[in-house]
Amino acid sequence: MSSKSGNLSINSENIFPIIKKWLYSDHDIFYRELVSNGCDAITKLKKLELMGEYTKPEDLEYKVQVSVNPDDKTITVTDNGLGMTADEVEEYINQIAFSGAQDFLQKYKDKANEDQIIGHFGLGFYSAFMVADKVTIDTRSYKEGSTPVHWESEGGLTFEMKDGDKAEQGTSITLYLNEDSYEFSNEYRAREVLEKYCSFMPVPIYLKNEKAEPEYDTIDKDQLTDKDTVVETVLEPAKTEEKKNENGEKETVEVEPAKERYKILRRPVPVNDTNPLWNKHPNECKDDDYCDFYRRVFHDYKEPLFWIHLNMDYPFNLKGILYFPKINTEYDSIEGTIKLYNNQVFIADNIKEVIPEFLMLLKGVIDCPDLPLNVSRSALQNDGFVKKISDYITKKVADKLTGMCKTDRENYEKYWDDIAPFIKFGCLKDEKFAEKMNDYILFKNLDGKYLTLKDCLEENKEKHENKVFYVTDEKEQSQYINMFKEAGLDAVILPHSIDSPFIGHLEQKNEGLKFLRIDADLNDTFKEEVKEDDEVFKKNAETLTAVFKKALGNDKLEIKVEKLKNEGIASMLTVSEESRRMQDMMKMYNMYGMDPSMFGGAGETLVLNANNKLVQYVMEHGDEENTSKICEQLYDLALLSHGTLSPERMTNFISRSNEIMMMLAK
Ligand SMILES: Nc1ncnc2c1ncn2[C@@H]1O[C@H](COP(=O)(O)OP(=O)(O)OP(=O)(O)O)[C@@H](O)[C@H]1O
Repeated sequence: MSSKSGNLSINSENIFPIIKKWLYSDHDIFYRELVSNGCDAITKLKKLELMGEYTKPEDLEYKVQVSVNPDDKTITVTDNGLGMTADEVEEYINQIAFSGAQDFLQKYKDKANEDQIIGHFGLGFYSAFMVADKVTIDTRSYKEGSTPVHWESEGGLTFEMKDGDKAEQGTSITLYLNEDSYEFSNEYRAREVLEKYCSFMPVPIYLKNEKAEPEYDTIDKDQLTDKDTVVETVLEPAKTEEKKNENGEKETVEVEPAKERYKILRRPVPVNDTNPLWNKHPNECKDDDYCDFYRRVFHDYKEPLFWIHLNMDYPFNLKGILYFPKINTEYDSIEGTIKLYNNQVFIADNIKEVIPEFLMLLKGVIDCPDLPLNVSRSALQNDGFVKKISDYITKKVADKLTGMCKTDRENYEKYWDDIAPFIKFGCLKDEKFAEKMNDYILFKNLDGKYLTLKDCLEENKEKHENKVFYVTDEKEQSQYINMFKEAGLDAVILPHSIDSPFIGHLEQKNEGLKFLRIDADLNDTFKEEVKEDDEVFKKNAETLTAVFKKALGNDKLEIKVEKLKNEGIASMLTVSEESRRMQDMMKMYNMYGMDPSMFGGAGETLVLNANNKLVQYVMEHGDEENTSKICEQLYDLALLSHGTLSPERMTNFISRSNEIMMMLAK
């Protein structure tokens, strides 16, 4: 071939600056594009081999070799795949490349600001120009008698092409990095990027630093293989020891014979695992394999709780492993990662088109070779097919959970506290998931027993129909819990911040159902009945209320006088469920600063027990000097057993308590 030069594309001048800008955050993606092109070239050649159109030389081992040269600032990616003829370079590199890029631009031109989408794209071979000023291709087709081709381009706008001198089949692409991108010729940076994108590509990938001092290992003779490069034969003399013989004389005995060992160049180790666990059949995988894989991919030292191995090939191809991670309940937020692959090539983490949002709380890998990708392997077409994939994954997760609840209830209960936030979030986000999970949501009661909503309602039907009492903080609400237990009432424990929107969701879906926090109201079970026409009680209640309001200097405080069966209780606080939920919501949306009274007051009610001796004392001695102290003390105690005292109240409470003790001491 006579040498040839030309323009790559008439429009390329407009395109390049945009591509460069768009891909700014993901410059490292060129590694993925070049290495996966190499893997593709090998995969294609393997197919030709299977079809009998190519015979592989016996000693040829398919591989992609990445070599970095930190001195020259170059990177070379070499594969021994099918290579290209001059015509193919013309067709695939000179012409096609930019028509694809134009489609891409056309489709996404209005979304230039959506880094989210853009960050996920690669642009095939041309992504090399994001980091390199000059790029050369040396390629030789597998076809017999083909002439090698040398191609080069400065800046990606024009090219030159001529006969090359590549001796072996395959393609070698060399990048002469631009000043801003020298980091990519650093061995450690290169390894990091390769591990990110290429960890599971289907062909062995090796990384070599051209400038690194060679490293050696010394091995025994029987470990030597044809592939090893021996640099030295080491003769190790026999090992001897001095021992006493039967006659008690010292004797030198040989314990290990002399042997020949070999100093060899350290064997290269691929950076990737060509047969990742998700590709294997679940029957072939042991628990340890799943845990090892989890640790390696997610660097999480905690063992996952359990996992789901997805494996289907109809109506589309999808494989993957989803792990339910152990959640550290000290922290409210749960962050997962779902890594998406296309034929073992890493696309990106957490692509929301394919992975339902709530599943991103899990950790896992999904490989879907059928993903409709355009332009580059990572541009997803958001069509019905992608939605189907997403629905399928959701269904599989629900099937696994419901199946486990039915057949392995013991473990399901064991994991429940950890997986509950995830499931509840899923129910809030996905109607279908919520429907499937409906009968498999568990509620832990005061005895630590796990009940379904149906069981809960059935169990408490007689005492409080269609009402479920719940505890959000077992410590803060312990007084109420004790009262409930004494009265033979039950409540469920809902400690997570997701529980608040979740019970709202349940109430919406189940007409008449009401969730009440354990301190929201005093159930009739705790009270003695007060007759409608009990004028004495009414009068006393009015007096008490007036005395307390005066003593506390708070006219707005809601006070309720009840006859509680438990005479020991003097005062308590109840908080209206509605106002509290409103306040919780305000907190959640970070609307602190706002005045809660906008939403109908704090909803707190001080409950006084008319059956309690101290309360009766206050009623009878409203005018006495110490009565207001008792009122303050009773109010603070009610607040305390509810878990809340402002710093100012706390200071007063302590000094008042001391005063009271002084009185006792006198
Ligand atoms: N290492 C290679 N060996 C053989 N052919 C190659 C190699 N690299 C690129 N090609 C050819 O050039 C074409 C264009 O490559 P490019 O990376 O730009 O796009 P692609 O691989 O088709 O798509 P994408 O990488 O965006 O998914 C490839 O389809 C392939 O035919």
